[in-house]
Amino acid sequence: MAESNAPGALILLRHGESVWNAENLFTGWVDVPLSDKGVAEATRGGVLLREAGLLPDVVHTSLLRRAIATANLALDEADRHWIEVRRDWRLNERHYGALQGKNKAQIRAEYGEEQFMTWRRSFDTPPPPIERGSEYSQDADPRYADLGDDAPLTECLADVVKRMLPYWEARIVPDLRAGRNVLVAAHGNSLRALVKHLDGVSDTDIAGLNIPTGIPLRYDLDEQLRPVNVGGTYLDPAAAEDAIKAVANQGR
Ligand SMILES: O=C(O)[C@@H](CO)OP(=O)(O)O
Repeated sequence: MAESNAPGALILLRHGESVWNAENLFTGWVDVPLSDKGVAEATRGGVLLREAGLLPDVVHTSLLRRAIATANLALDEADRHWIEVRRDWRLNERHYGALQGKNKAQIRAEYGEEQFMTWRRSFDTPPPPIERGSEYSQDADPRYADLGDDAPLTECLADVVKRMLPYWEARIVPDLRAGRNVLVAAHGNSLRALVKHLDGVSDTDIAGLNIPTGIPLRYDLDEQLRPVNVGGTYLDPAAAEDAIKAVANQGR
């Protein structure tokens, strides 16, 4: 652990491919498992951490099993399965409202490219809210029982930024300031929200930013917690480039 005032390294890790990523379904807060490919990606994420000598001291995850399993697999591979764990709904994927469980290609065919991309990537337009009690809603889920009015029925990225930042400030920043290397195992859109904050990406430009599954993204931060390496550094840049294109092209 660092002894100076320098913050620890921040490592962002989107979960490995889930079974619904593989089926091209909007997922959001639906708690689906990793696919076999996702398990392999998460394990490889751990190999990359180990090979880079980038060893987390603490891990923060969402409450969803695809992020939790990814963290466990990667940390086990890096021999860091024993580190402190913190979990919070504020790191969950964006709630995808009434689109949860729907096929991306079908939604694109039905509503057209513009509406599809507005729902997927605009900063401030949420999809229609999910109906309470419907198949893919979380309103009876005990892990969210204490959220009360904070429990979303849909979210746009602006909503995710708003609910994620208090957790960043209150829980993740103190770990970084203590000199710990922090692994955040989370989701495409909760990590996009964090990257937007870290890199100061505009509301418009964030639409073009996609995060690949299972490839650790390292940020080195200065004492004001501004990135020294703006945009971060993927531990496998060539694989990240291909995987980013695949995420951008989902639904086509
Ligand atoms: O379905 C979802 O929850 C997310 C992440 O898989 O999809 P998208 O990349 O379309 O925002």
